[in-house]
Amino acid sequence: MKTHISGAEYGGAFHAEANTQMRFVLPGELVETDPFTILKPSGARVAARCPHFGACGGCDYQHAAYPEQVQIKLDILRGMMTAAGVDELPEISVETAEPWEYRNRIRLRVQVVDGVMRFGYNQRGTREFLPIAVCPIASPLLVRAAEALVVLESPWLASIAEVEFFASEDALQMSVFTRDGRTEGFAAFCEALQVLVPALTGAGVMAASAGFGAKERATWGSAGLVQEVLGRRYWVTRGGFFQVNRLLVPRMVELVTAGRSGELAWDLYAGVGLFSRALVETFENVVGVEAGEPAALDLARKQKKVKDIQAIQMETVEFLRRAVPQRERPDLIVMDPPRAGLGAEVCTFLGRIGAREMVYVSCDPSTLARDLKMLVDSGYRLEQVRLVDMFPQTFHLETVVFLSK
Ligand SMILES: C[S@@+](CC[C@H](N)C(=O)[O-])C[C@H]1O[C@@H](n2cnc3c(N)ncnc32)[C@H](O)[C@@H]1O
Repeated sequence: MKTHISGAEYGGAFHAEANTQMRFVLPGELVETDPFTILKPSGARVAARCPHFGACGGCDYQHAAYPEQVQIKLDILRGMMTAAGVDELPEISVETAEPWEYRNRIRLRVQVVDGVMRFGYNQRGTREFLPIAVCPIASPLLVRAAEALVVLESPWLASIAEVEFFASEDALQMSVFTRDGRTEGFAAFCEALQVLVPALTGAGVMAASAGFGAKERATWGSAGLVQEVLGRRYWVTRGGFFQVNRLLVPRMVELVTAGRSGELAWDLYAGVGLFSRALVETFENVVGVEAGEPAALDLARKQKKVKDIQAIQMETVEFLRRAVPQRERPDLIVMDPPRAGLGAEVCTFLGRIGAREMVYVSCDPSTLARDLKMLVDSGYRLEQVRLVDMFPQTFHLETVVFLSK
């Protein structure tokens, strides 16, 4: 059957005729579905850089030239905002950087294939193991570390189910998830890897079955590393959150904080204080609210020396429930929630607070659109919307929205 491709939707799929969806096609293309053949390719179609593209669950858009990827995301974002009833949408501007080698963190599976130890990801849409040789969206140090790991002659390799590497420009941290909870000999294993990858400064081990945020069973070296952004040094614990696109973080900090000043700023969902640390240079007082460990501890520990940042470990909704009756009214509220977004309760509190300016950093356009509808209905104006392409080659979409009241 022949079908025309008309547009894209959030999640990596594209609209074909008869209400069907297809992957790895592009708007404007004519496609034969069985067997899959592109009859009329889009002018934006390119050869994928990665040999694993398609089979690997990671990337969605390598078959599109980079400007087309950005256009696809713009159309998706605009469509989702309109569908959620967000009216008077300003023009959406775009921030991009080099679209390859940008990730500072990768999590890999480790498995024996045909008698050889390999690292890899999940195959697209399954839990099947896909051995990989390259990952062109990852910082080269991360791939070098994985290559070094699988050639180590160590009984440890048989224990490892997954490994996560997290890098700064010159340091590397490793989290190992084992099949059997093994801990003995971990230090010797890390030292052997450090010989091959001198950037390795610390590592921890936990059982693969342990849930998110589980305590490490053994550790080696330092517990985290320093990420430097615009001359500011942030301490980030191995498992702690840090923005994943190393090439766009400085621009993101500038966008959110530059040119803003006043008496009081709140940085909700503050993480390690990426924005708080910049805001404290131009605001009299800054409150950073962060629920999770270890990010909250990193924020508190490192901010102690910085005047006027008040680090609070609490859920945002709890913080607002206490702040609203006290009639606190910050000049600026920055909020950068996880994918779940703000939710109705937080939006209601923000409506009552009526901050002069708000900056909403979002990694999920569906929850963003839902929240913006509520914020606009409570009297905030949309001043600017920016697509900051933190996740090139994938469908993931980061947006920064500026609001005022
Ligand atoms: C997307 S990250 C942003 C962190 C920081 N703004 C940055 O750019 O590095 C979201 C942060 O919100 C924290 N978090 C998740 N749910 C929260 C909640 N209900 N209240 C406060 N913080 C929360 C997470 O631990 C994480 O550090």
